[in-house]
Order: sequence, then C-alpha cells, then structure tokens
Amino acid sequence: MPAITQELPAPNRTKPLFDSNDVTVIFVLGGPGAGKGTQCANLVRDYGFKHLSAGDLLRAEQDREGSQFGDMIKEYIRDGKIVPMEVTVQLLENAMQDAIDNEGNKRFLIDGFPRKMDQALKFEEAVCLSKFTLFFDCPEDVMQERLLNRGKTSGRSDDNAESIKKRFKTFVETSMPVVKHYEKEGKVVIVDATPTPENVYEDVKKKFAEKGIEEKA
Ligand SMILES: Nc1ncnc2c1ncn2[C@@H]1O[C@H](COP(=O)(O)OP(=O)(O)OP(=O)(O)O)[C@@H](O)[C@H]1O
Ligand SMILES: O=c1ccn([C@@H]2O[C@H](COP(=O)(O)O)[C@@H](O)[C@H]2O)c(=O)[nH]1
Repeated sequence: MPAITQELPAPNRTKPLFDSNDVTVIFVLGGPGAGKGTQCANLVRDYGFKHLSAGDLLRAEQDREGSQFGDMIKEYIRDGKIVPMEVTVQLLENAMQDAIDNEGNKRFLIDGFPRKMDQALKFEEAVCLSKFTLFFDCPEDVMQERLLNRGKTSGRSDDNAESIKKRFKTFVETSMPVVKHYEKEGKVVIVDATPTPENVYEDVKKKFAEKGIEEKA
C-alpha cells in the first residue's frame, strides 16, 4: 500500500492531476456497515475496477512504521471523526498513481470517501472529477446489527457500540451533506442496501447498466 511520501498538503494545482475523460472515479458512500466494501468486491470481480477504501488506506498509514500521522489517525478512527483531508487526499492520490503506473488500471471505486465537504472539493480540484456517487441507503438499526456482528471477528477498533454511535453521528452531520451536494448536481445513484448482498448487487448492476458501465468481457 503506498504511503505518504510527499509533503503535505497536496499541491495547489490549477487543474486536477488526472483528466476525468481518461480516469474514471466513482465515489462509494453509505453509512458505516451499509455494505460498501462487500459490494465493491463484487464490482472489482465483474467490472475490473480498482477498489480504494479510504479507511483501509488510513489504517495502513496508521500501522506504517515511522508514520508521523499514525497516532493521530488512530485517535480519529476510534472516535469516528474525519481525519484532516490533506492526509486522506494525499493517500488516495498516491494509491491512484500507483495503480495507474503498476497495473495500468484507470477505473477507481473510491470507497468511504468523500466523508466531508472539504475532502470532496479538494479531491475534485486537485486529483480528479468524479463520474458519480454510488450511495448505499440503509437504516441505522440494520447497520448497527451488521457492525456489531462484524466486530466479533474484524479486530477493528471502531466496531464497538461506543465508536459506532460516534460514527453514526459523524455520518449524519458531516457525510450526508456531501451526498446532498452531489444529489443537487444530479450525480448520485441510490441503492437500497437492506436486502441480501446478492439482491443489493443485482440492483447495483442494473443501475451501472443504466449509466452505460459494462461488465468486463
Ligand atoms: N446486504 C447485506 N445483508 C447482510 N449483511 C451484509 C450485507 N452487506 C454486507 N453485510 C455484512 O455487514 C458487515 C458490513 O459490511 P461491509 O464491511 O461491506 O460494510 P461497509 O459499508 O464497507 O462498512 P464500513 O463503512 O464500516 O467499512 C459485514 O460483516 C458484511 O458481511
Ligand atoms: O475519508 C475518510 C474515510 C475514513 N476516515 C476514518 O476512517 C474510519 C473508518 O472508515 P471506514 O470507511 O469505515 O473503513 C472512519 O470512521 C473515519 O474515522 C476518515 O477520517 N476519512
């Protein structure tokens, strides 16, 4: 996993690093435990996307020996708060560059990002414009049950009742405004995340087809 190797903050550019006619970015949002990662795995298998989870990148940076951000990221994740955007945007930019250089893959699912308006604006200004946002809609009681269940084996520091409560608050107060922002731009595809994983995926595929996104041969 590429770490932060450049100085922060991400450079001020007059245009995004990647041209959205050449590089496809789909943001994947939804509350904690809505099933974003589960559905991204299906999309990677069938469509050949590169899956970049902002949470995974932050956890890898947190665990990287010598990271100057490790302790800060640990605290933010445990408290369900959003890590300062410069860190996350730089990690995503590095991971995209790495995938383009080493795998030649220019189609990205960016999972669990942007979670805050400043991230959305910075990423689209400095890195790449998004094609649309795939939003998994799920009630809190369903998400809570899934997370507590996942917490039995995930080993994640935030899959416990106290952190989950904080993550839900952050989601409603900080992340939903991002979804509303893209909805106003007509750039949100909403999927009901409550059915079985298989049925949720059927809906995702239907909606991707409507967007002209085809499965790999
Ligand atoms: N449609 C579904 N029905 C029941 N369980 C599901 C469904 N989708 C995912 N799960 C389970 O719920 C848990 C959370 O799913 P997943 O990790 O994909 O969510 P997420 O949105 O990526 O979560 P987070 O934002 O916390 O990373 C997992 O244990 C997963 O197996
Ligand atoms: O853009 C982001 C994405 C995530 N975080 C922090 O990571 C945790 C876990 O994220 P998951 O997507 O559930 O893996 C999240 O609660 C935030 O604390 C972030 O700061 N910025």
